[in-house]
Amino acid sequence: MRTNLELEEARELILSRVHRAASEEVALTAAYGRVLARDLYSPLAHPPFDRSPLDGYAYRAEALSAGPLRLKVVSEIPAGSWPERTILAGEAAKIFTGAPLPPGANCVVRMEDTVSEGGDVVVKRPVLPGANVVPEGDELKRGDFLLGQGTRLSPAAVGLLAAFGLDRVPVRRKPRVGVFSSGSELTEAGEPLAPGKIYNSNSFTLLGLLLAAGCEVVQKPLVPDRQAETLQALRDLEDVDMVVTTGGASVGDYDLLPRSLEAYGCEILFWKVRLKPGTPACVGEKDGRLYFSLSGNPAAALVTFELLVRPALRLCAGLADPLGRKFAVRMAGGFAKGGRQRRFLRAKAVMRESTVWADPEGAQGSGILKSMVGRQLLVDIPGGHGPVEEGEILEAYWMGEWED
Ligand SMILES: Nc1nc2c(c(=O)[nH]1)N[C@H]1C(S)=C(S)[C@@H](COP(=O)(O)OP(=O)(O)OC[C@H]3O[C@@H](n4cnc5c(N)ncnc54)[C@H](O)[C@@H]3O)O[C@H]1N2
Ligand code: MOO
Repeated sequence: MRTNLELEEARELILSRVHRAASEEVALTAAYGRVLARDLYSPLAHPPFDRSPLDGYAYRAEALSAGPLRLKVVSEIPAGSWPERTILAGEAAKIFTGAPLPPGANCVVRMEDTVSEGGDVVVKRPVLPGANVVPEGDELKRGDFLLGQGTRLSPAAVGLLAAFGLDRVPVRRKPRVGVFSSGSELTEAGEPLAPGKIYNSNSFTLLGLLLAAGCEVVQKPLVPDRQAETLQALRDLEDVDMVVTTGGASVGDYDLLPRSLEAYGCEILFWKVRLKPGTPACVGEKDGRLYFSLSGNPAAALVTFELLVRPALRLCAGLADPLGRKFAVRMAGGFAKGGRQRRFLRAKAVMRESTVWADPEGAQGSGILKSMVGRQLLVDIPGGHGPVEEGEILEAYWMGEWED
């Protein structure tokens, strides 16, 4: 079994085994946050006709006229109507924002620069030919590239698809992820706490992370530290793309996940990664499904979710770019315990002096969840780095989903 991998090696192995979710068609209203499954091209020109961006008068300008112009108003064109009447020299159409330009007209003067006099309009400040006309296809011509596969559909992207008349969209199926927490010490919130027990938090953290990442989650009840129940929980999760568990990942007699995954028939891709917190993470594969056994320590589970599980989810979801964004940060505080092991410090992103500062305030123990709350960064401290000084520049990952 491969063990003690570098994070980058571990990720490469994981990503080489991920299957992209199949595609399906959904209605636009169900498309928010979903990932496009294929490239889309514009089925029409937008706008579909030359239109006025102003309320005013459309007329035919030959060249810029020096003084005021008197024109005869021969028609009125509200938005949504279709003008048939050609505008000849010396004529104008009263036109409204969003309305099609009438044939013959080549410019629009805004209402404020005109005076209406009986059936005429006096244009106080004449405009050049072409002024205030949004040409047909100004945004996109028919057949132009609209959006690429792998795009997460933001509200603006869904609006764009609607603007092109697309009412159904090809998207990837949401990754379906099975989750359970393992540990005989665990009790669910709301139940009385017996001696030696603690409340389960990991299932809730994971559920939130997975939902926010656009997954469908199949949550199983707590599993005690017994192999029979662990195997049963794995068998109950065969209709998913991936399984994420926490607890029982380490070397103790009651740490049953790696050996249960093996007994279940998984190929173990690796066990243990050279990072802290979350060293004992184990990843297996069976029948195209990936199994992530993460440490039970709440902060360790969250950190390894970000570093190992999220890239796999992103690839499965069909996103163009699975790996996290790493960038330079300046440390707003020090960290005394720089050790032999590579470590990820959770830190708060603070914008100061046009720079992202990373504030690692709060205890960094792998069992401490409080210092993950309101934190956006995982600062990468290389193995053997020694104590981190305030003001030092290091690299960090942004936690959570990101879109370019
Ligand atoms: N002899 C060694 N002991 C340990 C090693 C080692 O290398 N040699 N590694 C340590 C490291 S590092 C970690 S991390 C932990 C990971 O252990 P497990 O993945 O087996 O996790 P558990 O022992 O099940 O739990 C650890 C800790 O977290 C609490 N926990 C578990 N599940 C939950 C949950 N769902 N919600 C809240 N808290 C949870 C659990 O009660 C433990 O306190 O192993 C070290 N040991
Ligand atoms: O790898 Mo563990 O999460 O540090 O204690």
